[in-house]
Amino acid sequence: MAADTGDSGAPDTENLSVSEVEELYNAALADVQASASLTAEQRKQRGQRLAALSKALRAAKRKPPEKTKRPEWQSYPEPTALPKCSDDPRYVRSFSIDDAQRAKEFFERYGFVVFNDVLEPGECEATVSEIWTSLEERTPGLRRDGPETWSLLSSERYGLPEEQAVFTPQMVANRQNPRVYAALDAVLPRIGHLEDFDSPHPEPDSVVVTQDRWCIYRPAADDETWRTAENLHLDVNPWTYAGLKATEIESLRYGSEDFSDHRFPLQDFRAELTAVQGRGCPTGEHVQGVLNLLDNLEEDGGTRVVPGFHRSFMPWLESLGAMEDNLSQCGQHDNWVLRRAAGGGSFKFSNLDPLHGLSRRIPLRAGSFLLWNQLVVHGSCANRSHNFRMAQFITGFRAGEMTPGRAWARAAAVQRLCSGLPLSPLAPHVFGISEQSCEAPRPQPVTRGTSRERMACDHVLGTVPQGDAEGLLKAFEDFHLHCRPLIHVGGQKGEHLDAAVRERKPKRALELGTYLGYSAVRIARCLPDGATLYTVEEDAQNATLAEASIAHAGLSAKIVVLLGTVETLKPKLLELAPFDFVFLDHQKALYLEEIQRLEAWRLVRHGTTVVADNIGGCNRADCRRVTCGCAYARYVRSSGSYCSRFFWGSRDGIEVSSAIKPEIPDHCVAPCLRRLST
Ligand SMILES: C[S@@+](CC[C@H](N)C(=O)[O-])C[C@H]1O[C@@H](n2cnc3c(N)ncnc32)[C@H](O)[C@@H]1O
Repeated sequence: MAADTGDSGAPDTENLSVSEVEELYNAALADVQASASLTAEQRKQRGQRLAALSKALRAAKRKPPEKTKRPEWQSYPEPTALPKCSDDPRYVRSFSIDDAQRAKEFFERYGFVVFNDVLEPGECEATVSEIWTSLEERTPGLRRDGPETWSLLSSERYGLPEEQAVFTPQMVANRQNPRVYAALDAVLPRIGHLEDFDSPHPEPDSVVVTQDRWCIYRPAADDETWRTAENLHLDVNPWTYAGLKATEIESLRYGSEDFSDHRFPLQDFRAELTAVQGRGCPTGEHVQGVLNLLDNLEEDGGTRVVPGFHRSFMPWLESLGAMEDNLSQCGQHDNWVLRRAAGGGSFKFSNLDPLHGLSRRIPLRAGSFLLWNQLVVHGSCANRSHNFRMAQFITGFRAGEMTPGRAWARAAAVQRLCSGLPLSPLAPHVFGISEQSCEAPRPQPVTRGTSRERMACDHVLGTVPQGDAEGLLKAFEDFHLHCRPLIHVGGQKGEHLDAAVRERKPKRALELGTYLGYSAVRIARCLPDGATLYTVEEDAQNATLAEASIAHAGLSAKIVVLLGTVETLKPKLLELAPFDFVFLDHQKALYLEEIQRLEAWRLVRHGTTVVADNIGGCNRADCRRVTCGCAYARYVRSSGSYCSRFFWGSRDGIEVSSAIKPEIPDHCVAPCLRRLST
């Protein structure tokens, strides 16, 4: 035990454990309690000592728990120096597709391998362009060639899109690329002949590609908030993999009948990776991969792996004990399993785990394909450079792993999701579909940009009972979350929209940007009796889909869909004016011009509540600075014509502003906004 400095001085407890400080404290307490016969000075000294120890004890308890050596650390692999590429040591050794035998040896030893020149430059470029197009479609104001707009992107979700799998033309083409196929085929364990093999895939050893997504890391050299979170994990429930817990992987049906089984296909494409149960194959059953699209050096951020972990997997799992003892992160040193659908899960490592020191970043050239055994711990490092990182994830397994029920349902779902996209001769192997199998009741190819909207409405109208407005809102939200992203206002900001409508109680409301009718239904269900919402949509297809949603919600009597823009509909809108509630949700870049036009035409007057979506500027969860707003936000916040409040959603916010121009009586202004204006 550490020395203390005497009866009256503060003891030195800096290097003592909590229990040692506690012992000193208890002794000092006993001294104080037994000090009745001492002088006043002696009692004072003992009191001071007790107070100092009480403070020291509180401080010791606040210290992070001491690291104890954990049994599982014993099974971690030895630190590994990876062989470098002979002509450029910034990269690890990589292999050509023709060098499959040596690539497989490397893969078996280290648990990962890099194949070079898998995608050609043109294919990388087309994939990058497709990712930008998706981002621009879902992020109003974003331009790939406008660095000043990149702040609109988010670094949440590790740079991944919201949907669980992406079906855009080049991504689908890459999944059927012969060099991608050859790389997966080179490292996956073979199954060989299977009696009674009943499958849409030609052979048990056909390589099935999982339907995955892409990721983008922004150049984060100068802005830490653009960095994605760093992590290490396994994309499998280790106990399920080892057969210690049940898997329901063979019950997956990938929403095979137009989502009528209430499961979305994309959820099941994730579950087929995380709910794998091993067949005792030492090299693992699934291979995960990153198809790299831009040259990616150490500082550009990206994938890291723990070489050799696949060989440590079983001893490591045994040292963890029961799954039930690993269900949550109680202390900051704890690793834990996150359980997912169908008995699957992923295993997360604490940021303090020494395994981080054994992980190695794998820089990759554009067009390279990094593959790792599913049993290899992996994760990502953040970007710290001036370059983007962009990649497509592709993982694979052998068709013979699936029972017929799963295999046929899966192929049907892939066929639907790939409808209208070109199929290569490898499509029967990778997807279980071919041009011939698609010929029968194949859906008409849909024009780009509209398919997800149609799919969303088909799903909503097919699953929600007629007249159930709340159910309809929830179904759109579920589709957005689990199937394809939509650009509706969403539930979180929607609640603020509801509150603004209920507070203003408008007789006549106007919406710019109907889309599929989600916000129109939200607004209309909050309107007082006899009130009407006029909603303006310039896209004819969206307007038609919205009318169907609105009718299905039973709100056609309260909502009028107008096809056009404010400008083309001017005479009609002038007839209807004034509006006491306006929702702007068409194009953020037009908001300022639009509100000033509405003011000039007297469609917006004193007392009109104007709500605008997608406000907040930076579009980042950690940026809630209202001053970060756009020209529109600056106008409503500082022109003096409005009283304005801002509500944060998850990626951006909603602005609720009440017009307070003097010529209209003040009683029209919503009460809470009147308070704000004083
Ligand atoms: C973000 S979405 C609207 C979402 C909808 N308010 C919701 O939350 O459900 C934008 C819609 O505005 C439409 N749009 C774009 N520019 C427009 C304009 N100038 N006038 C009317 N609609 C427009 C688009 O076609 C798209 O359907």
